[in-house]
Amino acid sequence: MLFPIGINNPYYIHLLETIMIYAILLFGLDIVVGYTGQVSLGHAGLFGIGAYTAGVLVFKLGAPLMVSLLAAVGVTAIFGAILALPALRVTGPYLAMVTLAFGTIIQILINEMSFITEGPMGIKLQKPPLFGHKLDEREFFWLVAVLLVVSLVIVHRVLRSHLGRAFEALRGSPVASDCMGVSVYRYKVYAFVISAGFAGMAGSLYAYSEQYISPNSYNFELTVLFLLAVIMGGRKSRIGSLIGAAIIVLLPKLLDDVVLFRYVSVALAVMVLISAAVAVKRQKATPAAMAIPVVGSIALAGLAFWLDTMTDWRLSIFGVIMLFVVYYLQDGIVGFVRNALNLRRPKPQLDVSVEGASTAEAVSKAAGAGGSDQVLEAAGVLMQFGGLKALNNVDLVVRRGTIHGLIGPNGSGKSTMMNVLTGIYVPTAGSLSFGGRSLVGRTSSDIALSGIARTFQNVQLFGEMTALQNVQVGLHHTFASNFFDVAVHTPRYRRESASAVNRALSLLKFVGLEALAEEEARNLPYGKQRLLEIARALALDPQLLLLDEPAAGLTAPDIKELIAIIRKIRDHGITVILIEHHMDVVMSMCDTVSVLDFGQKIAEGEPAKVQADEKVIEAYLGGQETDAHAQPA
Ligand SMILES: Nc1ncnc2c1ncn2[C@@H]1O[C@H](COP(=O)(O)OP(=O)(O)OP(=O)(O)O)[C@@H](O)[C@H]1O
Repeated sequence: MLFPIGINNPYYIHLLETIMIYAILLFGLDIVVGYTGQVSLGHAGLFGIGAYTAGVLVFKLGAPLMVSLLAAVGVTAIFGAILALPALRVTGPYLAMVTLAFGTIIQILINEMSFITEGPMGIKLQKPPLFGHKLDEREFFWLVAVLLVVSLVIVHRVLRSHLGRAFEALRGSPVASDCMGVSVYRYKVYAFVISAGFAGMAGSLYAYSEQYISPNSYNFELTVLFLLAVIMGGRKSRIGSLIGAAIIVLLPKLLDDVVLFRYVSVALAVMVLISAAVAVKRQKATPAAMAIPVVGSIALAGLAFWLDTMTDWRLSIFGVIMLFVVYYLQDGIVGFVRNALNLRRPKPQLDVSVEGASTAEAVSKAAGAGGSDQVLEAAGVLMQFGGLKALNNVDLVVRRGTIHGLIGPNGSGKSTMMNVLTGIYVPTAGSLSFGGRSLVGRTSSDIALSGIARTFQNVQLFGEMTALQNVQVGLHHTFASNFFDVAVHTPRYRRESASAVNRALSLLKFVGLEALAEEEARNLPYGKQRLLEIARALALDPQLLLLDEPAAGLTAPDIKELIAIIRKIRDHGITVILIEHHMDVVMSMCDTVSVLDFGQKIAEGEPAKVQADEKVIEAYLGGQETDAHAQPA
C-alpha cells in the first residue's frame, strides 16, 4: 500500500501491480492445483475471458468498474463450470489436454469474434472511474491492493472451511472422500468454478492495468508460467502464490539486465551454499545430493560475469532455473524454507479444548432408532470381473443392532462385497436394499449420506491432514453453509464450524486419539490410523458401519482396545459388518457370521455353529491357509 508513496516511478508501480494481479489468479489456481491436485492448462484462457468481459463491457456499453468487475467474475466462473463439468470426468494427462484445448479455443474465439472483441486489433481502455472519481495510476494500484487483500481473506477462509477440507480430502484419497459423503466430482467442479472466479477478477484488473487487451496475451506460455508460479512458490500456500507471482513477473525483467542479474545470481549462489551446508549438517541431505545445486548455482553466477549481454541466453537460463526448481524444490520455495527451518504448517486455532470434549454425545444414538428389524438385505448378488465371479449369487440379511461377521479365505470376495455395498462397484446382477431403498446404481457419496460408513482394508486416510481434520471431513454433511457463509463468516457458519470441531474432538476421544488431534494422519502409528478411520466413519452418523479387517497389523493390546470400541459402537445402536481374519475377534464379538468361499456363501449362523461347519473347515484348510489366526478352531 505504501509503495507508490515512497516510489514515484510508474514503471515499478505497474510491476508491483502486475504481481498483485497475478497473485489473485494464483490464489485461485492453487485451490485447483495445490489442494485438489488437478492440472489446469486453461487458466490463461480464463484470465483472458475475465479481461475481455471487462474490456468489452467498458468498450461497448461504458460499464462502470463495479459492474465490469462483478460481470468478469461471474462470466469467468460460468466458463469455469462449462470447462469443468465435462473435463473433470477425466484425470491426469487427459485433463491436461482438455484444459489445454479450452485455452486454445478461447484464444482463437477472441481472435475471430471481432464483432464483440475487435479481433487482433485489441481493445483500448482507460483507468476506470470509481464513485464518479477517475482513478489515477496510484489510486488504481491501491484498488488492486485492496482486492488482493479481500481475495486473500476469502481464499484463506474457504480453504480453512469444510469446503477446503473437501478439496484436500479428494486429493488425499478420492475413494475415502466419496465414501465420507464428499462427492469427488462435485467438489472438483466447485474448486474449478471458485478458481475461475478469481481468474476472472484478475483478468479484469489486468485489462484496466494494461489499458489494452489483445488475444495474444492469453497464450499457452502464460498458462505454463501460471502453473510454474504455483509450483515454484509452493503449493497450498498463499505466501507461495505471492512469491510465485513475483518470480514470473520479475524473472524476465531480471534476465534483461545483466548487471542486476550478476548481483542476483551471486546472492542465489550464497543462499544455496548456506542452505546446502545447513541441510548436510542436519543430516537432511547427503553432500553428494547437494553437490549439483551448489555447483550449478555457482556456475550460473560465473556465467553471469562471463557474459556481456544476456539477450541470447535469456531463454536458456530461464529454462535451467525452471529445471532446477522442479528437481530440487518440489515443495516450492515456501516448502523448502519451512523444511530447512523446521517450521510446521500453521495450524488453525481451535476454539474448543480437547479436555472440554465429551464422548457422551460423540456417537449419534439416532442411528439405531426406529426402522425395520433388517438394516440390509442383499439377494442374488453377482459381481463379475471378466470371467471371474468375485461374488456369485450371494444373499445376505443383516439385522439391526448386531455385529455381523463376514469371513472367508483370501480372495473369497469379502472386500468386493464391501465395495458393492458402498457403491464403488455396481453389481452385475442382484438386488441390495438398505433401509427399504435400493443401493444399486447410486453413487458412493449418496450411499454414504444415506447412512453407510466404512473403513478400508488398506487404510485410506487423508495423509496431509491432521487427525482432527480427517474426522471433520466425516462431519462434512453437518454443514449447510455455502461459499458466501464461509467468505463472510456468517453466524450460521461459525456455529456449524464450532460444533464440528467439538464433535470431532469428542469422536477422537471416543477412540482414544484426543492427544493426537493435531498430528498429521500419515505420521500416526498404524494401529492409531485404523482407529482414526473408525472415528472418521462414525462422524457420518451411520446406521451401518462396515469394518474391513480393522485388526489387521495391530498388536495384541491394540486389538483389545479395538474390540472394546466396536462393542461400544454396537451399544450405541449402530449395526456393524465386520470382515476379519482374526478368528478370536470374530468369534468373541459377532452375533451372526456369514462365510464366503470363491464368491459363494457356504455357511451362516451363530459363531460356534459356523466354526464347527464341515464346509467352513474344508474351505480354510483346502485353501492351505497358514495363518494360525485364520483357522476356525
Ligand atoms: N476390480 C477388480 N478387478 C478384477 N478382479 C477383482 C477386482 N476386485 C476384486 N477382484 C477379484 O475378486 C476376488 C475377490 O477379491 P476380494 O478382494 O473381494 O477378496 P477378499 O475376500 O476380500 O480377500 P482378502 O481377504 O485377501 O482381502 C479376487 O480373486 C480378486 O482378485
